[in-house]
Parts: sequence; structure tokens; C-alpha cells
Amino acid sequence: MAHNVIISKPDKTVNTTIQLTGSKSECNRALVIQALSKGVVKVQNISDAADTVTLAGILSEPKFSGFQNTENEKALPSVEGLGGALSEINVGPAGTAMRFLTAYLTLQPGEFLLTGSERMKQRPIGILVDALRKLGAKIIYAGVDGYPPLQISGGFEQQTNRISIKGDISSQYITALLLIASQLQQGLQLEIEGELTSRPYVEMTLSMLQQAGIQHTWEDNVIAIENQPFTDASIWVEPDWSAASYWYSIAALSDEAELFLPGLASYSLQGDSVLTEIMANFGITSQFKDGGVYLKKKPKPTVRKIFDLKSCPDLAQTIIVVCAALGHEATFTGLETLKIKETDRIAALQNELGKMGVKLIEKGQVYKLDLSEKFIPQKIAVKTYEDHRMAMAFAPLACIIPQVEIEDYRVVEKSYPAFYNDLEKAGFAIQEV
Ligand SMILES: O=C(O)C1=C[C@@H](OP(=O)(O)O)[C@@H](O)[C@H](O)C1
Ligand SMILES: C=C(OP(=O)(O)O)C(=O)O
Repeated sequence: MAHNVIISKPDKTVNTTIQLTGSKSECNRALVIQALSKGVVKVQNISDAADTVTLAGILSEPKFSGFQNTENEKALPSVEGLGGALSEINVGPAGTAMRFLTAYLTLQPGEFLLTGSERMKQRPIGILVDALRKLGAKIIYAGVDGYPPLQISGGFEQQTNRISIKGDISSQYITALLLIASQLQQGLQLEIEGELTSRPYVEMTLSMLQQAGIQHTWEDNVIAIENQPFTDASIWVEPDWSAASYWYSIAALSDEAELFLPGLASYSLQGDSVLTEIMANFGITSQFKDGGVYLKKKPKPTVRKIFDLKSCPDLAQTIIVVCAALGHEATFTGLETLKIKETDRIAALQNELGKMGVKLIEKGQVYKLDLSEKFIPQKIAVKTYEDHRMAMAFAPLACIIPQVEIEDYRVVEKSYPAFYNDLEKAGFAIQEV
């Protein structure tokens, strides 16, 4: 089976409609809410992202959801019974599934071994485990302290309703706690210590809980949720703005382009919708009408020199690659969390941009592109490091480099399985090698 693809640009101007799959962030929250509500809350427009399929599969098992979920038909169970006593659950590379299930399983009767891919075993989870233990949950490390796999004994007597948690490593720990908060006997008062990274993801969690009837207060750095029931609701998942970023990037790297992305609205729960503002710097206009967004390229000189990506870390690779490709010597901040994602995204960017003579220089918390030795090769072979966003952020380089080879190209399935089909639809040639 081929592992790589070579992408070449279309013969004519990109002018098409791309229907993006649902946001995996919204979906994975909605699935946990649905399971906690025992099916009272429904989910519509479920994503086909592998991370969502994995979580839906796990939660559709009656022993984990406490109800028979027949709605998520795309679900692929990835659960194995271990001698009846301990159930092993493997989330593969899905960070949100790992973090959300860690909290969720502490409330479910049973003994669980929660594990994931080799990379997942290197992604820290100690901050969340410590917080859950303070609440009274029973979790032990089955491998290295501070990292998955975790052994969780579900069901616990709550010891306190007030805990504090560091906010600058991953917002997913905070989301995991907020998702279960209303089901804790004493509710939860969560004090966020220090800076909060990826803040829009916490706001997304609270908005979605609110759609499911769960009220909260957020005063200064304390988010409080009382014990309360979910109410009948149907949550509609928006298309994925992070996936949209690759289409904005294609438009930015083309002389001309016109695209329609149905389902995206100017108001979104996803912080990555800030993309429209960021991409305006590269001459992309976004017009919201007909139930979606039209993007158009209008060449203009790029003015913005500093991009703070703390609130939208999943856009970092897209924007850095666009700046490098356009020869825009920009500076980036808010990239601290990139080293603990699917791969060390800083190192991966440095390696792959190096193949076109571009340096991404780290100076404390500031990263600067050095384009003094930049060149446009005839061909580039991009390693993807088991990171979907490396593949999708570099693929648009095909607009300016005749042949872009993406190694281990199927990594995109984590969030956007139809990526290459959509590229073909837009006129790109995709050759498996
Ligand atoms: O809550 C979420 O759905 C996510 C939060 C972000 O992670 P961090 O909070 O770890 O930055 C983001 O990078 C990830 O892709 C999805
Ligand atoms: C960081 C990501 O995902 P996760 O942390 O959920 O694995 C991502 O999709 O870019």
C-alpha cells in the first residue's frame, strides 16, 4: 500500500465548493455530554474525524455510556474486555478523547485501563490526574508517572468541590473537568492558576454545556458549576474551522481563488474562526452568505508582522507555512503548547521548512522566521511525524512548488479524512507513490 502522495497544482484557478466535516472539538464534547446525559442530549452533524469515530465507538459501548447509543452509526468500538475485570480502552492519538475520558471514566462503575498511541504515552496528563485525585477519584499510573496509560477505578466519594489547576499547559484538562462538573455530587469550583492557554476551547465547552442545560458562572479565574441535570437538547456541530484553514492557505498561496465553504458562520464556537481576520492579512476576503463563507483572493501587501496564536494553536502550522511561502518575515508568540501535541510541532516545522531554506528561530517565547536563505525547490518531500496538521499545512505549498510529496499521507484522517478527495475536487493532481 502506498504511503506517500505527490500533489501538483490545478491547471486552472481554484473555484469550487468544499463541504467540511464537523469540528472534532465540538463533536468530542457533544459525545461526552450525550453519554453523561444518558442520551437526553442528542448530537447532529457528527464528524467523520478518526478522533471522533474512536470516541463515539468507545461511548457507544453500553458499559461505558450507561445507555444504548444507536445514533452514532459511524462508531467503531475500540474496547477490549480484560478478563472481565479491567476494560482496556485505546484512544490511539486522540488527545481530547484521552483527556475527556480520564475525567468521564472516574464517574462510571468499573475498572478501566485507558491508553493510547506511543505518542499519547508521551503527552502529559499529570495536571488533570492530580485535580481528579483531589476531588477523590481513584487513578493510578500504569506506566510512567504523569503520563498515560492510566488505571481508573470508577465511582468515588467527592472530597471537596473546590480545586485549582494550572491553565498554561493544556485547556483540555479544564474542559475534561467542566464536562463532568454538573454530575459531581457537590458540583465544582475550578480555580485557574496563571495564564489560560487555548481559552476559546474552554468557552466552547461552557457554551455547549449551556446548550445542554448546564449553567455556570465565571468570575475572575474561578469557573463554578453546581450539581444539576442535563435537559433535552439537540446539539448541532458546526463544520471544522481548523480544516477550513487549509483552504484559506490554498487561496493565500494562489494568484486567484474562489471557494465556498458551506455551513460556516461568522459567529462560531470555535476560536479558530479568527482565521478570517488573520487571513485578511494575506488578501483573503471572507463573505458570509448563502449559509456559508465565500473566500476570495485579492492580492495585497501583507502588513501584520506579529501573530499571537495562544488562542488558536491549531492554526499555527498553517499560518507559519503561509508566511514562509509568501516570504513574509513575521514573528509568532503563543506557541508554547505546540511541543506537546501530536508531535513536537516546533521541531517538525523547523525540519520541514528547512527544506526550503527557511529557519524558524526560537528566542524565549518568541519565534521568528528567517527567510534570508529561502528558495523555492522544484520538489519537496514533507515528513508528517504522525501529525495530521503537518500534512495539511504543507500540502498547499503545491500552489508554488511543482511537486509536493507528503509522507505517510493518511495521517490526515485524525481530523479531516476527505482532505485529498477535496483537493482533487479543487483540481489538484494527487498521485500515490
Ligand atoms: O479542547 C479541544 O478540543 C482542543 C484544545 C486545544 O488543545 P490545548 O488546550 O491542549 O492547547 C487544541 O490544540 C486541540 O486540537 C483541541
Ligand atoms: C492538538 C490536536 O489534537 P489533540 O490534542 O486532541 O490530539 C489537534 O488536532 O491539532
